[in-house]
Amino acid sequence: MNKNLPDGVWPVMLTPFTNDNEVDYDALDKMVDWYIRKGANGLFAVCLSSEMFNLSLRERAEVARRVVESAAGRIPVVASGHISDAIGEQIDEIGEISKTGIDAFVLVTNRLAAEHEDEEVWKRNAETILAQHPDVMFGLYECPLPYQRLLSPELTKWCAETGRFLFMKECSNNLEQIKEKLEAARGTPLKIYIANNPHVLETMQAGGNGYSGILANFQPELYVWLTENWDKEPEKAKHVQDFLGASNLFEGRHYPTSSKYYMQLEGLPLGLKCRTKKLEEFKVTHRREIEQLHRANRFIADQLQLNGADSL
Ligand SMILES: N[C@@H](CC=O)C(=O)O
Repeated sequence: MNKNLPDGVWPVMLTPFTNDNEVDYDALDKMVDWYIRKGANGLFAVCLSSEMFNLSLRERAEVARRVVESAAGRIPVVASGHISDAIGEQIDEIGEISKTGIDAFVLVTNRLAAEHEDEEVWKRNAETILAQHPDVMFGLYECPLPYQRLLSPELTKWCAETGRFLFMKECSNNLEQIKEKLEAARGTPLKIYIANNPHVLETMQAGGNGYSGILANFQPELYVWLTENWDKEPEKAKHVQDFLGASNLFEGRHYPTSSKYYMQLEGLPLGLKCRTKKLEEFKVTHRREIEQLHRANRFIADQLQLNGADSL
C-alpha cells in the first residue's frame, strides 16, 4: 500500500445501480474515468455517498476491487465499508475489503465506539484493529451517520503518530477544529481533506491537504482548480470559494439522485436509481436546479478564465 497520498481532491464516489437494483459495474468504470478526466487526485470508494450501509459485504468488496482495477494506478483509491456494530465483525469486513488493492482502508469514526463512550474506548478498539491488520494502512472518516463522532485534536495526534493513518475526511465544518487537527497531523503521514466546501480556501491557506466532499460529485474541476491555484491566483480563488460555498446548499437536496442526474448531463451512461432515495421525489423542479448548476459551473469557469478547469 502507498505510504504517501497526494494532496488535492478526493471525490466521495457514488454507486450506480441498474433498474434491477444491481451494481452497474460498466457505469462505475465510466464514472472512474470521468473523475480522473476532471482532475481528481484520488478516489474515496465505498463511503456514505456510495450508500455503503445499503450494500452487501460482497458488493462493498466488489465495488472497491472494480474501482481499483478501473483506476489502474492512475490515481490512488481508498475505501471504507465496515458497517457492523461488533468490532470482531468489523475486523472481518476490513480484511475482505482491504484485499482488493486499495491504498488505505478508511475507518468510519463512529464504528469504533458508541455515542456515549469516550475516546479511551475508541483508542482501544483502534489498537485492536491495527494489531489484527498489521499490513493495512488506514484512513478516518467522521461520517455523519448513524451518529457523528468528531475526533479531538489529541486523538487525531495519536492516530497520526502511529504512522498507520494516511487519510482523514474531516467533517467538523469548523475552521478552528480543522486547524487544530492540521497541527496535530503535522510531520506525520496523515493528510487532512475537508468535507465541507465553505472552508476549502481557508483550509488550504492553513496548510490543509485538500477537499473530499459531496460537491466534488457536481463540480470537481472547480475544487481541483481551487486546491491547485489558491496561492497563485488569490483574487480569483476568493470568487471561486464564494461560488463553492453557496453551492453547499445542493448537498442536502435529493442527494445522491441529484448527483447522478448531474453526471447524466455530463454524458455518463448511468441511471438515477439509488437504494436510499425514492426516485419519484426527485421532481422536475429539482432537475431544473441541477441543470442550472451545471450551466453555472461552466459560466464561472469561463468568466474567471480558470485554466485547468476547462475540462468542464
Ligand atoms: N459535507 C460533508 C458532510 C459530512 O459531514 C460531505 O461532503 O460528506
